[in-house]
Amino acid sequence: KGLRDTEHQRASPIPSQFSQEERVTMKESLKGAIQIPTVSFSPGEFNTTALAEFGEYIHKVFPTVFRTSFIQHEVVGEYSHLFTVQGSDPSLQPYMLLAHIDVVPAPDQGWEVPPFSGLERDGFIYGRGTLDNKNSVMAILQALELLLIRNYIPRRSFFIALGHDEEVSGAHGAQKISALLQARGVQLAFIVDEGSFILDGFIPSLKKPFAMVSVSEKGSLDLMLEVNKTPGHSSAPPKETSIGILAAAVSRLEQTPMPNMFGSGPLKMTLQQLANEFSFPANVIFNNLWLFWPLVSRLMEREDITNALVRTTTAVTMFNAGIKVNVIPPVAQATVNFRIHPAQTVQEVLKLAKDIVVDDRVQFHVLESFEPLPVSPSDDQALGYQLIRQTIQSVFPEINIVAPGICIAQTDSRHYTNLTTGIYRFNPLYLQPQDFRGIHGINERISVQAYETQVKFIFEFIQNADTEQRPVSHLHEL
Ligand SMILES: CCCCCCCC/C=C\CCCCCCCC(=O)N[C@@H](Cc1ccc(O)cc1)C(=O)O
Ligand SMILES: [Zn+2]
Ligand SMILES: [Zn+2]
Repeated sequence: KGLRDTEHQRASPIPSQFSQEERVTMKESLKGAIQIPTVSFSPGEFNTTALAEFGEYIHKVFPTVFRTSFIQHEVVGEYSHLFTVQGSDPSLQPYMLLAHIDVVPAPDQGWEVPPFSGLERDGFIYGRGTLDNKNSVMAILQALELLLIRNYIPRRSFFIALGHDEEVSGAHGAQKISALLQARGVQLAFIVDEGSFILDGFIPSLKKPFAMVSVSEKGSLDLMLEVNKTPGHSSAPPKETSIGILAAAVSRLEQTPMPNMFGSGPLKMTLQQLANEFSFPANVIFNNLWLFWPLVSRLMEREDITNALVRTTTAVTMFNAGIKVNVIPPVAQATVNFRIHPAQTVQEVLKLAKDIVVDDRVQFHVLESFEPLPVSPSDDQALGYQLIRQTIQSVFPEINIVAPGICIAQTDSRHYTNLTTGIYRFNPLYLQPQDFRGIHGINERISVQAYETQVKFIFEFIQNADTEQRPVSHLHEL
């Protein structure tokens, strides 16, 4: 299994070893990036001063990237960045590395150190964006900078796209870059983006970490529910106000989970590959899902994260109503964020939601929707997947299992489906449940060692991608 070397393979890869001085520089560069508060607040509302400063910052810390003749740099949508790295062999189809510069807001409360301080404590760099996703922005450019310093010339062309509004949907960054590349007739062999990790401790009976490369991602439906009633004096209230009617409707939605879709989608592949990693009797159960699927599907529902893998989730995220204590509220509005399982569609979820609410006093307004993404190939012929696998095996030799999976959130990669069928979401970092809580939460942090390893991974990955795409098929192995 894996990638077959060819006679044209680079004779000796550049070793992924960095001097003490380089290691200090790379961590200081990440800290500097965290200190620039590139916050996205809402669609179209960003900290533009910080985004502009970030553009200048990457020029300063990665000078070789910007002065290399075979690298073209373009600013797209004012603050996003597109790098075109021209390889020496035009017969090899290019690929693309994605990351995003923007971060979600981070109020100071609850943080051990201020969220935009980039302070180092006990071997960890703290701050908003250390995992989502300035680590990737900086590690990609850092790995390229280090390769260029070592006189590396790629054979396979590649793009680096750094969006500036992923956290508010990517309309001004990723969507524009995608349209630009499409207009240029670019087709990509594959894309690598954020969205999954080496997962440690997410499945209770699985003791060893495993690498999950997400080959699909959930869709979404933002649905606003609205109830209108005639306002009046609160001293003679109607039996139900707009608030009461709406509260009952959203409560029904919360109390009636969408159907469990266990068995459809990439999760089955994930569990089948993990089956032998469980100890007895879980290994027997996971090796015989045809028999035990009702049990496994119920077990998956128990925890929030694994529940998100088996169904479309329902999150009531906003509720606005009422104008004064003694006024019957004229209007009540609630927004529900559904994350759609790959085996369902936006229309199906909308119908299910209406069937659950069954109250014609409640109006439904679709604010935004996105279908789940198609499943990218993860077979022996899938170049992107096999390159990720090969690089994991080299950089993390202790990891036995690399399995395809599903991303429960959404990523900028969803805007690039016109350019490739191979979209892989993987960050080469260990992630434990408590780290997951730091993403969009408090005390987001990355260890210095993990960041160095991420740079090493990308440093090796870029070189591995220079292979003349010859993933080994089963037939050849016979
Ligand atoms: C059997 C295996 C167990 C698997 C356990 C899975 C653990 C979860 C691991 C990783 C997930 C981390 C995902 C990080 C990427 C986050 C990306 C993100 O936050 N995207 C936003 C994008 C967005 C969407 C809609 C909007 O209106 C604005 C932004 C998101 O909210 O999805
Ligand atoms: Zn992100
Ligand atoms: Zn995020």
